[in-house]
Amino acid sequence: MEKIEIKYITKELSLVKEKKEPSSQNGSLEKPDSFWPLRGISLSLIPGEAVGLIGINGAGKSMLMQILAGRLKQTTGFRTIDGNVNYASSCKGLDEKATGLENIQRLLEKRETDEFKVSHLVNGVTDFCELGEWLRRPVAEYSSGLYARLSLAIALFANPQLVLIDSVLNVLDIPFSQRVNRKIQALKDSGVAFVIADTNLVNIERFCERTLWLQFGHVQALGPTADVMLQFEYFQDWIRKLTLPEKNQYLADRQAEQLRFDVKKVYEEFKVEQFKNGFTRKDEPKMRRAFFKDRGADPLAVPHQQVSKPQPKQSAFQRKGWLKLLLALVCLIVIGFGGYLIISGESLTTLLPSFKTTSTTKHLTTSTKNKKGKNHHSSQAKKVTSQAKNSSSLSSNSSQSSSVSSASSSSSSSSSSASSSSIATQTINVNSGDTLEGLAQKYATTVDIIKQLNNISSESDLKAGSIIKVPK
Ligand SMILES: Nc1ncnc2c1ncn2[C@@H]1O[C@H](COP(=O)(O)OP(=O)(O)OP(=O)(O)O)[C@@H](O)[C@H]1O
Repeated sequence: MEKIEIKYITKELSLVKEKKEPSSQNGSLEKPDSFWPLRGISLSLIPGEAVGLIGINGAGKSMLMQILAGRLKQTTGFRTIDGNVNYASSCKGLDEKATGLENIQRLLEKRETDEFKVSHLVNGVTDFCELGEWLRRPVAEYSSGLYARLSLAIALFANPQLVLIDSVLNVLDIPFSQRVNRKIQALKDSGVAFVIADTNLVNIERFCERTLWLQFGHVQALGPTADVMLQFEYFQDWIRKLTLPEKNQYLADRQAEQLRFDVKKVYEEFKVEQFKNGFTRKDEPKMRRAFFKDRGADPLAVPHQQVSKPQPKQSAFQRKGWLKLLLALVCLIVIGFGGYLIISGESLTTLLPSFKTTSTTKHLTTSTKNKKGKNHHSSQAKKVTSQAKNSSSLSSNSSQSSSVSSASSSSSSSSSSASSSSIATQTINVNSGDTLEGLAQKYATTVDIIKQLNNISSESDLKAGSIIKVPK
């Protein structure tokens, strides 16, 4: 969607110096040498919308229109309008030395490059304005009504995106007004936007969805036309009832405000908006230049200048958070698994079938030596840890040894006995109620080793009163 927007518009004008102006040397206050007919105007329109511009004489309507048209440069602020802006007035904008027809041709050639389309538009304008032979006369000879007809006809036909109608409608005769009204409505329906300034409020009420009431160069009200009109009528009633001295005092006070206006206030508003959109103090020289010097398109309205809002810095914890979480998870699994083995008293040898006998037997011997006076559970836990540590080196000795656990399940009996025969043993009496599991725990060994040492295959072979071998 094409943009139609002005923001923070001000205009400063130099005052003509009076001849007998009191100097600051004789004690009187120095007078400002400029005044501000416009003081911070912002307005945006959507396609097909019409906005009315109202205000008492000298409020700044015409000046604002000329800034919108790009005919006058604002002192501060931005004008962002992407398409054609056509300006219609009853006294400005046409070349007065040229004829009506020459004005039509020149202005349409600026808008359209195709010759055929230009001649088509020229015919449209000449038919619409019905100026007859006046079209061959210099515009300088036109009445304000004839001037308004020509200016308005060109503005409505020259491919506009925005049409500015500056106090034109109130000077037209009724038959021409009716044709103009129909044309304006048709253009609005096709998406053309309008700003209409007029002293006849009926003309504004007819077309404008919103109205801006300009009062001594600032926005007194901007909103739905009916609401703003009501406020404006109250004001007009109020001022009509003032006595002449009261009225003069009121006008003098308002004009004094225009003389002593501080443009920095408008700049501060602009800065607040910039900061809200991610600019920082570092950008201030750029902001100042855009606002006071360049005065082109609003920096925030230009898509490629969209400001990337500063991202909050990620802390080192946030950056490495996922890694820490993963490590914590791995630790928890290891601890939990170890804990489970300790509690269940299960040997890692049953879980790691590739453990080799040589290393395991060495370990078992050491364990057995240390078993006296020690808690069996802690002994088992040490075994598990130690076996886990040795698991990788154990696997490399596979040619010389076989796994204790696999010996019980898959290896030949000769290799099993060879393994178990290398364990230092002692003999014990089996008591009533003894189980393989219980004996394995008591002598810090495994059920499988006891089975191998005694050549038994199940619990039922363990008879009370019999003598069996267990590791020392
Ligand atoms: N060329 C100029 N030099 C000095 N002051 C100017 C000039 N043009 C306009 N002004 C002043 O700027 C202010 C705004 O004028 P502007 O013509 O925009 O008012 P307006 O609202 O269109 O008034 P009106 O309804 O009488 O046409 C007025 O105070 C006017 O005196």
